[in-house]
Amino acid sequence: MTTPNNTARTTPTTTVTAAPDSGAHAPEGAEAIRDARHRIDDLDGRIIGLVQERMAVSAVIQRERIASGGPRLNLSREMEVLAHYSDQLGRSGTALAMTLLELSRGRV
Ligand SMILES: O=C(O)C(=O)C[C@]1(C(=O)O)C=C[C@@H](O)C=C1
Repeated sequence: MTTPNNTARTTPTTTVTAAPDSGAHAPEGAEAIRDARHRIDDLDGRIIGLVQERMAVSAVIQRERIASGGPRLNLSREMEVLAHYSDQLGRSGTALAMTLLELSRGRV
């Protein structure tokens, strides 16, 4: 039987998952990297929560516009959102905003 990557087989029924390799060559470096990765995991969880909140707020706007007889999308507003992100984060910010818009209103 083969052992999956990053796991250590102890008994035939128990598999222990090892911590992901930090890539550091000294224990202090490994500890600093582990701590920083915890912070990143926490930030990523909060970012995901904010993205989900954004999607829900966007859905409210789109529903209201449709209910009042308007179109679901508003391209001039999308241009404002794209400019906001590109002003703050550059070209990759534009890509991030496009992904957020796609998550919020689907593909166009
Ligand atoms: O601001 C709006 O009018 C929205 O509908 C929200 C939103 C967005 O997710 O930012 C979504 C769809 C529109 O095309 C424009 C922007």
